[in-house]
Amino acid sequence: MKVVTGKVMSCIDRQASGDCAIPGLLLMEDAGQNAWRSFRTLCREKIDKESKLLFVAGKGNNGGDALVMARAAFSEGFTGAKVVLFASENGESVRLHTKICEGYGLKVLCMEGDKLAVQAAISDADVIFDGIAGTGLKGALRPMAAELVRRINESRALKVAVDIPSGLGDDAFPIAGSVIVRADITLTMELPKLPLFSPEGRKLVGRIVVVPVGFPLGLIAEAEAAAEWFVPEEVQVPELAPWAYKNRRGHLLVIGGAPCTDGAPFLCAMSAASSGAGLVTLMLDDEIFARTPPDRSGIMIRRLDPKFAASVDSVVIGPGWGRNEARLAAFDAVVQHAASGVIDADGITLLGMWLNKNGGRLPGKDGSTRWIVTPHPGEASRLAVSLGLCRDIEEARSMLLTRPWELLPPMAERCNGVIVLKSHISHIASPEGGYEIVEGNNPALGTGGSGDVLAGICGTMLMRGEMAAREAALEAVALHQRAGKHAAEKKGFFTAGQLIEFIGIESYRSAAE
Ligand SMILES: NC(=O)C1=CN([C@@H]2O[C@H](COP(=O)(O)OP(=O)(O)OC[C@H]3O[C@@H](n4cnc5c(N)ncnc54)[C@H](O)[C@@H]3O)[C@@H](O)[C@H]2O)[C@@H](O)CC1
Ligand SMILES: Nc1ncnc2c1ncn2[C@@H]1O[C@H](COP(=O)(O)OP(=O)(O)O)[C@@H](O)[C@H]1O
Ligand SMILES: [K+]
Repeated sequence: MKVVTGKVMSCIDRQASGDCAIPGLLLMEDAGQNAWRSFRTLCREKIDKESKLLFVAGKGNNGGDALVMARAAFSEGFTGAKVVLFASENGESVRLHTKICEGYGLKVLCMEGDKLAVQAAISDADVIFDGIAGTGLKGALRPMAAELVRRINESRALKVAVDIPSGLGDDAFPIAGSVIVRADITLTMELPKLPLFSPEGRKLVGRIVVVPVGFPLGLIAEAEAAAEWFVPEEVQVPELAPWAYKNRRGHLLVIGGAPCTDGAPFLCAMSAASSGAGLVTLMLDDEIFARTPPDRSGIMIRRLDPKFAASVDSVVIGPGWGRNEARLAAFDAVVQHAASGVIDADGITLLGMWLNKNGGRLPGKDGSTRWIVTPHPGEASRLAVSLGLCRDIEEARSMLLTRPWELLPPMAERCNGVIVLKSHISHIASPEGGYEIVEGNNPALGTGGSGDVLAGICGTMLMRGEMAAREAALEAVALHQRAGKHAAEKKGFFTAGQLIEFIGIESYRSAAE
């Protein structure tokens, strides 16, 4: 689904009411009514007519949406519903809808005049609908609004953000330390907004429900996308022909492992085989090679020889590999010989050193990259600093957690590789443009070695048909998340080794369907 910035959404709003002559109040009516209906469908079991619903409205149209919802709830028989106005001086839509709400018989409190009554209503509420500010927010919330949000966050109520949790917005202010509504559910209008999806933002948003508003379809189709958002189930892995023999499923070379960290490349290799690679060779240092038993369930094991990268379809380089000058030389040889590859873990630090030393970029083919780089936020921060994209680790980390869309595209461009920022929500940026976000939010998948498993899947996907590196990364991330869900359903928490079985099931299910 298309994701837009708040600014683009405001522009759609203006075009709808300008060029398309749709009165703003009409759109607001649909937005509020549909948001109430979506909430009712989602929470049918959680609330009844006795529930104490509190609708909090700021001065702008976000407040207007909340007031339409309040009236819809009241009309349906939720007669205990109350409204809290943030200010006594309000915009036009809030003034009008407040009058209408009063006309219907809803109790309306105002923060400016009735602070104690407002506080009591907040503590008493079962559900609080947050319409303090939406896409019209400028900077971080000012002190009065911040105080109201603090009280809402302290309450025991289910918190439902209207459009976007108040306090979260397009503007570049630090999320950490700012006061922002911590929502359980976000009812976002028409198209999801970009700030909902940063790794920090996603923690504050809860379940995302997209509410249809009824904007003209042409406006929505033409709106500039900031990203595409996927739930893992939506992403399809290309089918494999029933007659596909091992040589058609590709030969992957995994290079990694150092004394004490030799588990990582094995996990990666096993994961590659389970996600559908036809042949997997694992390349190890002499020392590890010497003490490794010859048979590892069908994985071929060789001594380190970077030139062998030319004999396979793709490589994964870096899991548990360590980093030093000798590794850098081997890295250079692999990059020169490989047709395509995945750079993970220690390989990412080596990539930063290699790019700085060579001043070049990863080799592409026919103008497209054939490389995927899979950092977690720590590795991505170090890469950003070593590429000179950020002053220091702190700046890089803050950008990656709150505005990764500003940092990952230049990083992808500088490396000439698809960057997968791994997290509870994964972001994928490509040098050819394009930005994808994949839902995660499964703590069971945050298990030691889970990233090594993902690297193996990425390697397999790079060998699958004519897929571009960007598609391969998207499909690998989605498959990893689907397998993680399936594993959690069956086992609860699990190890990376146990996850591999589910990679096999999910991969086979989607490729053979
Ligand atoms: N056509 C329409 O009217 C539609 C409006 N929609 C709603 O309208 C919202 C956008 O409305 P607006 O553009 O009026 O803006 P908002 O209502 O999102 O926010 C503006 C209000 O927040 C206050 N504010 C701004 N920065 C602040 C800060 N730093 N601290 C404290 N208060 C601050 C302003 O005083 C202003 O009253 C969307 O989020 C959405 O909820 C959508 O539902 C779609 C239809
Ligand atoms: N809460 C979570 N929800 C979904 N996926 C997660 C979560 N936490 C971590 N992950 C995934 O687990 C993997 C962890 O990778 P990484 O940090 O490299 O771990 P390791 O170094 O142990 O392999 C990433 O793919 C990440 O997206
Ligand atoms: K809001």
